Amino acid sequence: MSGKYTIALAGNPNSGKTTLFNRMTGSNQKVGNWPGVTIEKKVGSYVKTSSGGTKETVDVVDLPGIYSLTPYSAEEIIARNFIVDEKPDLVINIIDATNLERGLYLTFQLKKLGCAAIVALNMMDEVEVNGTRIDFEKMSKLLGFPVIPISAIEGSGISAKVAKLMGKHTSSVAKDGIKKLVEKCNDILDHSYKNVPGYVPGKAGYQFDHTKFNLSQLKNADEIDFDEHSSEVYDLITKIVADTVKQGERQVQAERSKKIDAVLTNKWLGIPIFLIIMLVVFQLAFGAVGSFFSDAIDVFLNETLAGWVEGWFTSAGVSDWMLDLVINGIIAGVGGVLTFVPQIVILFIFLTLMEDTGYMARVAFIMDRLFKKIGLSGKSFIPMIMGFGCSVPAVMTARTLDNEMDRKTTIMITPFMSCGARLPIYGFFIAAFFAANAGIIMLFIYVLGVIVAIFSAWLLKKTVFKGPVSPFIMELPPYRMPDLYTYFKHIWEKARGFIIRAGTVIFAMSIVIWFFQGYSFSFQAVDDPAESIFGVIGSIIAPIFGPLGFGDWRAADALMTGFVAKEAVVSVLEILYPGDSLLSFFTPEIALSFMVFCLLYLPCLVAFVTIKRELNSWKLGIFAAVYQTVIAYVVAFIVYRIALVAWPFLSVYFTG
Ligand SMILES: Nc1nc2c(ncn2[C@@H]2O[C@H](COP(=O)(O)OP(=O)(O)OP(=O)(O)O)[C@@H](O)[C@H]2O)c(=O)[nH]1
Ligand SMILES: [Mg+2]
Repeated sequence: MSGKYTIALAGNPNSGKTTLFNRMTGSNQKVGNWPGVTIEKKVGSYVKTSSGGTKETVDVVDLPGIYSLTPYSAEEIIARNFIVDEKPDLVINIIDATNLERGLYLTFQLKKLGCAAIVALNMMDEVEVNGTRIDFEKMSKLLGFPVIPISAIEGSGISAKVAKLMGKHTSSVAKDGIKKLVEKCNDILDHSYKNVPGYVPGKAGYQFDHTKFNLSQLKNADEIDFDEHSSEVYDLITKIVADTVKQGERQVQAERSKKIDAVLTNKWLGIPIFLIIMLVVFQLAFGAVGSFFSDAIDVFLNETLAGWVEGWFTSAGVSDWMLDLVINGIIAGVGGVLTFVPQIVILFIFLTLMEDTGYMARVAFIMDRLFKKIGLSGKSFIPMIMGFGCSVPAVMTARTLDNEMDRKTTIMITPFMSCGARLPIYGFFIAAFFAANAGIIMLFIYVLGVIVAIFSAWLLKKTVFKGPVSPFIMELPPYRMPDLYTYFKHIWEKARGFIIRAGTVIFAMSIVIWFFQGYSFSFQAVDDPAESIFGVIGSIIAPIFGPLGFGDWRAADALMTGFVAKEAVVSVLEILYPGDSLLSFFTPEIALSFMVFCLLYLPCLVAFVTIKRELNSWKLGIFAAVYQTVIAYVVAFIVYRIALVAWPFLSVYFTG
């Protein structure tokens, strides 16, 4: 951190810290409507003009959510240590104003610690809709901290405008909340905390002047021991809330959420509804809509661009091998991946929506019933769902699980969830074999991943990671309108990341692949690709995959390169099976078997390194990779054998 001052954001999980952080610093950190989204501290900054007129940088640190300074899980320790050890100049204590009682506990601990803090009462838009009134002045006096009402979500132009269009009440008190909050921060930083009651800057860090602790009006605060007699603190909190809050007649969000949940989390309907939603999403992404855009990109790259390059190279007299490299290596390899940007975008439009509205938290809740039976908590489902995006952050999210055995099990099974990089592989085969039934095939692949994950969890909890079942304590947030600004930015970032990878990693790999399939070990150009470097290596490995149907050297090479990056599988397939030659080797049955193997086999290099790091053991990391590959082999074998028998009957319904 390089700024002159440091402000830390501290508060309960799901209270809106990251939303405020993004707003204050213009960052784009992940926001989601469930507790435990942020698992690492993130630093951003803004520039303030000091009272003397000079510009100074203020670092803002977003922290994982905590309920108290007595942390349990790894990510809570990060937050606690930052506040206690790094001693930020100022803490913004964010409280979900619809849930004051719970939030204020941490405020008291910050008080006890002697932090300079501002209390930001967030979600004021929801409070106002309920008709609840809060006396901020009085609360500020009682707490001895400035109290500022905000609505982190309404700060941005787009969200506020759309909310208005939809007839949503725009919070009046919260309108300039963030502006006021930042002004207050700057003010306190400028005046060395003098106007924070109760705070005295001391030589050894924070000191707390109890004489200025206004709560002494209610109770002698010195005597409160926060950890051992927390019930006393709760008594105080109850008093403060009773003194300053006039509850509205209705709990609008809570009532609405309850109505929606009666259907969506229904014991019998919950899982079928989730499956239908996913089927519709997959059909949109991989069916007509997605392929319309994919085809357009494909035509542009492989016809327009390739034609243009060819014309240009020929007239410029560029050598044949160069032309071959650019068209059959780079454009084929990178283009093969880029073609699937529309699928990625469509999938994330929906997945992110489900996360932001609070539906994903419900899915975890529904899954809990099932998970409990196998000895795992529904909380494990959150990392698993994140695995649909990328295994790397998903595996890290397992840190939110307090139970060590649950955490390890979750890390092991999360890679079975189909990540975005594997998506082009399915898209590739669906376009070739299952175009008319894209949705159902994709649902099959994704659900198979979940089933294998659940089966593995059961197996691992019974054998390697034995341990007690920990109760599911994640509370369900109310359904919320997503913050549109971060929502679209998030989807854009996903697409951008995918495109950048295609332009860097996959670009480089396409050149290597092109070389490996066109040249021999003695670096001589070969006419028959089977004699190339790839041909020789692939032929040695290929027989292993014979029982799965794809004992071809090209498929074997594709799988090997997939260890570096999953997207590369498609690049290899595009380069090694030019034109329609795919059809001379693959059949729908083999395609299915190959897709299943790709779904389950060892994750990419970065994911492997992350798994090893999070498990903190080479032995377990390698065990994970071997386990995943063995499972992939067995399941692909079973699927292939069943497909061989069933396909003649099924193909009547599945015509590509
Ligand atoms: N209605 C409303 N929703 C908000 C407001 N601020 C944040 N949210 C929503 O609350 C949810 C949680 O926001 P986050 O910023 O991820 O919360 P967090 O405190 O960072 O959560 P963790 O990282 O899990 O500790 C998201 O769905 C936000 O869109 C607000 O002022 N009003
Ligand atoms: Mg957060």
